[in-house]
Amino acid sequence: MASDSWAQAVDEQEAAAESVGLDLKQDNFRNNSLNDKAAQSLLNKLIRSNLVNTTNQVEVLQRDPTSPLYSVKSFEELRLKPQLLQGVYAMGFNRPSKIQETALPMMLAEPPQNLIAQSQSGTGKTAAFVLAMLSHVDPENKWPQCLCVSPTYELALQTGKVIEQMGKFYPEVQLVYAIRGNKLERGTKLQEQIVIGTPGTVLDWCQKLKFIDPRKIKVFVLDEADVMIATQGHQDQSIRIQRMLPKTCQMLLFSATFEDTVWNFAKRIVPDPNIIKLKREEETLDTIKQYYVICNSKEEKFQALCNIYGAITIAQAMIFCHTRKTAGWLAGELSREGHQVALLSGEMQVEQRAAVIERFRDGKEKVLVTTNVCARGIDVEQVSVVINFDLPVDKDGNPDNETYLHRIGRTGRFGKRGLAINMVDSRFSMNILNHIEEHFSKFIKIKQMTF
Ligand SMILES: Nc1ncnc2c1ncn2[C@@H]1O[C@H](COP(=O)(O)OP(=O)(O)OP(=O)(O)O)[C@@H](O)[C@H]1O
Repeated sequence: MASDSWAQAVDEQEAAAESVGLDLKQDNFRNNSLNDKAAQSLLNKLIRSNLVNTTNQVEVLQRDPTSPLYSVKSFEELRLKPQLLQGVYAMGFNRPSKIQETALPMMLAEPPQNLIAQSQSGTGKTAAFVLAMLSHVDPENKWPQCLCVSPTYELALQTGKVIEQMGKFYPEVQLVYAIRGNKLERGTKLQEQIVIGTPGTVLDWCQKLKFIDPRKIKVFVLDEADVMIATQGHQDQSIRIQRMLPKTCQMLLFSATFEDTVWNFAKRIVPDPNIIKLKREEETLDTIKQYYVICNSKEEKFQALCNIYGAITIAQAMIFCHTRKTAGWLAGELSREGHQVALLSGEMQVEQRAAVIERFRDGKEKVLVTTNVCARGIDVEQVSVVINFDLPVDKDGNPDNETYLHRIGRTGRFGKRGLAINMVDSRFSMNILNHIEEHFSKFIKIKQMTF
């Protein structure tokens, strides 16, 4: 793009932001409840503005040095195999993002180097480590060489799809899913070079069932690495897998968030790592606008949701609840009001969960009511609104800043604009919101309301 059209694109962008009227919007949210008509029309405008000028937005951000999508390099300069370059372009990627541009040379260096990398949600981490895995495979060798572990079934499936798409022009490289439900015959020796799965099944396949020879693994990826090492069960399994791998195996840890203690632990388990770390104030994306609304009860929150339902379904929305019970109740109530919503929570059968995500991805349902099971990694481009029906708290009731970031990161994918609405219904949730606000300092733009 010539520099004139550049400047024009920036201007257009600013004008679009202004036309949405952020200051005005904040006041509306502060002073009125969500059934206010002005708030609703504002929401409409914001959501519509999400859906236009996306290409411009990405191009602009990819040339702004302060943006996580910024890059000076092209994919050609990243020394990718021609088949992979073809795959990348077929997916419509024009330029790498900052994390892709920075991490790929480290991941592709010889001898292999370990990496712990943090980059904001939706900035292309998955594509980065998928390209690294595909690049390292020796297609002549018909055994697993790369192991990628994800915290949930849905995420493993989604990452697998990215591997399939990127490797479309590299058919010699095959992939297998180590997930619940994929039952292989005893004695199977896998021929696929890449294994993607959840930690329990991957561990079984390496240890008990011996479908994989872990000593032949060259690349080990932990996606959503912080949750993989912070959650007790996942941590045990991941570490047991890691112990079976050869010392020379490259370890790649990726996430949008790394709490300090987790970061220190990661550095202890990964020998001599390269590190890409964000400053706290860089963790949130400015493209996601965040608000809160005050309601007095669960029922009022529900009413508020009904009031904005028309607006949020212009594109797609994800609504997060703290428990499966609330998610079930909310989905039921919304359906009773005649709204078509999807429900996904942890107790559902994995196949059923996969089908729900698939329908949502295809736009068959516009609203997904869910729990933290969907907070991380799920990539549905059209999600322009995230609603925290309940604010995220950990098992002790403390603010869960990391989950907050992952939840709101389901919108604003790769340069798109997004909207996050937090529902506050008590002093307790107001406190949680304030803590989250403090934790990320400047990023939540609303002021505390008198309660
Ligand atoms: N270089 C690129 N150009 C254009 N689109 C891209 C590029 N890289 C990734 N994308 C797209 O951006 C979206 C987000 O990418 P991805 O899922 O890899 O992000 P992520 O950083 O792994 O997110 P999360 O933190 O939520 O796991 C995807 O739809 C992906 O196809």
